Amino acid sequence: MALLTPQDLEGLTKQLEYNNNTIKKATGMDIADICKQIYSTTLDGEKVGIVPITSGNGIISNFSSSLLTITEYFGLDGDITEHPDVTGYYEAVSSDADIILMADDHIFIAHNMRNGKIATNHVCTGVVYAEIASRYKYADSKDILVIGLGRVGYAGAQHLVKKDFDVYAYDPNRETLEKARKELGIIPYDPEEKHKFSMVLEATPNPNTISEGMVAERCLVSTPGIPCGLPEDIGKKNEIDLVMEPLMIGVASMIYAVM
Ligand SMILES: NC(=O)C1=CN([C@@H]2O[C@H](COP(=O)(O)OP(=O)(O)OC[C@H]3O[C@@H](n4cnc5c(N)ncnc54)[C@H](O)[C@@H]3O)[C@@H](O)[C@H]2O)C=CC1
Ligand SMILES: NCCC[C@@H](N)C(=O)NCCCC[C@H](N)C(=O)O
Repeated sequence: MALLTPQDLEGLTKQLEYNNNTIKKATGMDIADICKQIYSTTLDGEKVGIVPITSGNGIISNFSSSLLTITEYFGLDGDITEHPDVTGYYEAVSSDADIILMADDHIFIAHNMRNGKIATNHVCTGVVYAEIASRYKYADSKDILVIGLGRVGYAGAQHLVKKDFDVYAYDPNRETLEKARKELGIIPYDPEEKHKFSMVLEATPNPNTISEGMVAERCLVSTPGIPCGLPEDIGKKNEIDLVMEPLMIGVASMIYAVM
């Protein structure tokens, strides 16, 4: 799995503000409203313990501080533990954290110590970016395209199927595509088709995954994928609203998911 780099996390608050404005313009709602709608939950200044984890590739220098920025942006009482790993977890629980945030190289979780709920970043990211795409005010139909059916894209496609959208999906991994067709009932999309979409969810670790034949004149591209899958020239040529940032929207979704 592709890991975040410190460079990905630079200027996070600016990225969040910019994306929140785009989301408000494109859907009429902000990130907090969208998360409340998805999970029917609200926040109330909860205490969040952020535990750095040294396993695998180890600590990403600005990952925990980025999580702190996010918790504060949503009015929560965030705190990074002095120690990492088990000692840090013990510290967070002993200081009465309501929610614990911690990530190794494979799974990033939010765990609510009060109600026992637990959520993963990849599922919550897929769900929230899918929800954003699905609320596009200028959508021309209920057709929506999902590019990439991995851990994030599969969760997003599943959420869209549950919301009764006509979910088309593409993934070069034939097995992955067939599994999603069988389990979710998605419609396999052929990139050679001339079927243009006004709502696109892109969740791949590759650039230039979105081609001109996929996007309608006016389109919302909602993509957690790093790097961005939308080529610059297509973004300029069409009237495309682009929602893309490396961490914050997914973390907001995790927190609302465990309330
Ligand atoms: N912005 C955020 O908050 C978050 C971003 N991510 C990023 O989202 C991306 C996806 O993450 P995962 O689902 O965990 O990865 P994954 O590796 O589980 O899935 C990626 C999928 O994309 C497919 N793919 C690759 N090239 C493609 C193409 N050209 N067209 C269509 N499908 C293609 C692969 O076959 C694979 O099934 C990664 O870049 C990851 O870093 C992940 C979590 C949160
Ligand atoms: N957008 C969220 C996606 C996260 C995931 N692609 C990742 O980089 N995970 C590694 C996080 C490692 C954190 C590290 N253990 C620390 O605690 O600093």
